[in-house]
Amino acid sequence: MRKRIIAGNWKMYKKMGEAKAFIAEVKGRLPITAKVEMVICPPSPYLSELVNESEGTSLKIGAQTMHDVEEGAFTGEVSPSMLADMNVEYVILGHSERRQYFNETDESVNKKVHAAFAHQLTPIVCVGESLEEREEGKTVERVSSQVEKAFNGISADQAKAAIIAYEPIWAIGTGKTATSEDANEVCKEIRQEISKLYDESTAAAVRIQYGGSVKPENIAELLSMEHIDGALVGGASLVADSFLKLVELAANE
Ligand SMILES: O=C(CO)COP(=O)(O)O
Repeated sequence: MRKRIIAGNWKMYKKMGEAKAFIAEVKGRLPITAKVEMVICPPSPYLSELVNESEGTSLKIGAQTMHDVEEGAFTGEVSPSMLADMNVEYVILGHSERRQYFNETDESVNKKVHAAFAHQLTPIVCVGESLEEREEGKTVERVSSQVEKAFNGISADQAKAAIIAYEPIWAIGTGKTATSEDANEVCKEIRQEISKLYDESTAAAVRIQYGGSVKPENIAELLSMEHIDGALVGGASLVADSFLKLVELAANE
């Protein structure tokens, strides 16, 4: 049985006070369960503070992106060793917004996956097709190729510890969710790709999240699907009550 993982991607939202208030509000109300990992990925200026604020709770903190090298003249960037130094445990890599607005490519994502493992960070590797690709029937081809490139040179043991987030671009922030059957079908193809790249036991271990307009009203149905092990949540993770509802439902379903 794969452990579920609900991760909130706060994107570029909240001020420090609001971020701290969120942690204070969920602290003590998180379900006590070994069934679900709970992660919040705040904007990078709040990482260190939120790691401290959530200490002693089951809530883990992740970053939304990082550079792939230790240090250097890369103005504005955050390095993997800085994240590790702050006791950040997860990092989202290759989110479609990073690919679209910040020129991330399958190759740069691959370098970052290597860097994450080199610093004991758990990567949440995002893949997903555009509406155009879906309409042209290219979803599986696109997503499988993103997975293959992201995992290039990654060992089976590392792949087992990785998390893949399937986020169809057309479902992000639009209120349109893929049907749970469609989402499950693509997650199944992703698992098959991992099996092709590695073996069945690696494919059985890797955790796959669905992302795109996930909310308390649709999470149970998504999580009831065989190949969906959790969710990467944007908007609905910004409100403490709704994040709590999501993790409770994941713990109870
Ligand atoms: O991009 C997402 C999470 O990474 C999804 O965002 P929404 O849940 O707001 O659609």
